[in-house]
Amino acid sequence: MMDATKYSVGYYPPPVEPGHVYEWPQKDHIEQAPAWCSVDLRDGNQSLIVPMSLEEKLEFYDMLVKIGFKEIEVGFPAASETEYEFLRTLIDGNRIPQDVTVQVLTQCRDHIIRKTFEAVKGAPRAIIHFYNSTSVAQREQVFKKSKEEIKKIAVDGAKLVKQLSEEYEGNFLFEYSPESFTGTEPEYAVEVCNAVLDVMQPTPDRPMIINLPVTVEMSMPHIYANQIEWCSKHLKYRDSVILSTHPHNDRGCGVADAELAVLAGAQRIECCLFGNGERTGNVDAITLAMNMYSHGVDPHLDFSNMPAICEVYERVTRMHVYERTPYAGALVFAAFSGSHQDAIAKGMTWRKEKQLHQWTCPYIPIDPHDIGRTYDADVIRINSQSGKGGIGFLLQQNYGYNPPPKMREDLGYRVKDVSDHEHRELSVKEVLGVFENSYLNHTQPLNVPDAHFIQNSDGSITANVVVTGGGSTVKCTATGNGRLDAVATAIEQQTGMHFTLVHYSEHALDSDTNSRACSYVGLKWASGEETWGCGTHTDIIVAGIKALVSAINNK
Ligand SMILES: CC(=O)SCCNC(=O)CCNC(=O)[C@H](O)C(C)(C)COP(=O)(O)OP(=O)(O)OC[C@H]1O[C@@H](n2cnc3c(N)ncnc32)[C@H](O)[C@@H]1OP(=O)(O)O
Ligand SMILES: CC(C)C(=O)C(=O)O
Ligand SMILES: [Mg+2]
Repeated sequence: MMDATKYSVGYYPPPVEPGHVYEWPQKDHIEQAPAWCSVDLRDGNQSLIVPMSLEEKLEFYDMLVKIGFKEIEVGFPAASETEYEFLRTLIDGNRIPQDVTVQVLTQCRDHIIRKTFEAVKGAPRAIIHFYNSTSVAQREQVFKKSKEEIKKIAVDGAKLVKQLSEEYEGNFLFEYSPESFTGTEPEYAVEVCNAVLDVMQPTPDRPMIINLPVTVEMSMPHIYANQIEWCSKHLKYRDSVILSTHPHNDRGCGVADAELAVLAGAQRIECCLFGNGERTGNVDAITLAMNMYSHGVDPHLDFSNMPAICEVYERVTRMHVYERTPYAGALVFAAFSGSHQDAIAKGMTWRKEKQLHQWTCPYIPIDPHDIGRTYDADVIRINSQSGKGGIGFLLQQNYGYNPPPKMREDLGYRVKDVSDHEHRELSVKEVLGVFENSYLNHTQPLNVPDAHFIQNSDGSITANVVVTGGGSTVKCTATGNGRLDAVATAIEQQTGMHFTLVHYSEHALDSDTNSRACSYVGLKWASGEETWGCGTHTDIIVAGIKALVSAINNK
């Protein structure tokens, strides 16, 4: 049974005077990319049902380097043999590029710190990331220690890290996290961080990272932003501190936490691809980077081949990229619904006609091509919710057919009908099939296999046509004010049918010199019914006759 009285707001707002005005809400967007640190191989890995093998971690690592991460937390070397070996493979195998710094995580415990230095020795550059929990809950329930005693864990850890960094060979940088920061009083978190900073003595040339993690998301994002701004202003050595954020996603606001934290002074984000990570995950690197990108800010991370990134991620982590994951999910650019498809199709056409550089297409926040997705497979998808706009767009984009609006409507209903009855999505090829079966070059039951024309002195045209149907072939003649009109009249006279030609249009179908003409004919019958036909042929007159015959055969 749910019982809300079990819960209360469990976060700690900064100790500000009543009426205090925070600065970050004045900013409305992120102006430049932060420093990114991938924690996929550590936080992401520690949360998997089966952690990655050494080979899988190597493949993932190579992908992170390719994407452009310059800082990568590669593991918790004291955790397991695989973690340790992975780090040694990177270092001994010279797999750390010049511009990439690997990061390792350790608790503030003597033997774990020592094991970490063993694992990382000889690294061209490595960030030693040490942490201990500072939250009220952990102080009381896990460590059963006072504030002073908890601070001492951090300070002792910092002293050992500093000492070993001088003893071991390697180029070491440092990061400290007051873990469970969001459950910690901000003034106490700052007190502990400042005590660590006093030990590490960072300088502007050799700054230290202070990471204020959303270990568990406990508040709305603006509260976290307030905490970040307040801490940023109260940390010592501020010009020698890189302020980092590490949001988890318990309340589903990890992205908002990170974005608002950057507005509030965070300079670095620890994140995972596809929001993998402990429990509901770490903040999603892809959403953050692509959100900036969609505002015109270069994130300095390259997601131009998203399908390949999804493939590697799913294979090595055994996780699944949810279809609605922002930017990366299989369905995030898909429009099934008619009015969306119509607007997208019109937006695409607008963009093409006006040769726009700026992306303004309705419903689609970024150009899918930018991240390796295609319009055909990813954007307009056909089912029973679709409409003429999208269906017509697909037909035109893929096969060059540009039927008139009323014929598109007719086609739209035919396509929806198939999808509705079969309860499934239709492929573009199947849409073409419906179009062809419905309208194209129908020669049954009636056909006009031959036609010759004479231009009369009054401008009218006389057609001598051969009409087949019902097992007979007859020759007949009629005059009209154009070729098609003359053929239509001949057919009417021969068959006794009565219709009015309400639409005729044509366009070239192929772009080469052997281009075929494509004609569309709409007929209105005495009953009020309208039928449509399409004809294609290298001869435009023949194409028109085929369209007319098809429209008649559709009665
Ligand atoms: C929020 C985060 O993601 S933090 C990162 C968490 N990641 C991981 O834990 C993955 C890797 N961890 C491991 O493989 C193991 O936990 C190890 C190897 C680090 C440690 O293993 P063990 O010592 O066998 O067990 P365990 O983790 O349960 O140790 C708990 C002890 O560490 C203490 N401890 C936990 N974190 C810290 C810390 N940051 N600093 C100091 N002590 C700590 C606990 O208070 C507890 O102390 P106790 O033995 O006096 O009760
Ligand atoms: C180790 C720390 C930074 C962590 O993963 C967290 O607090 O979530
Ligand atoms: Mg974490």
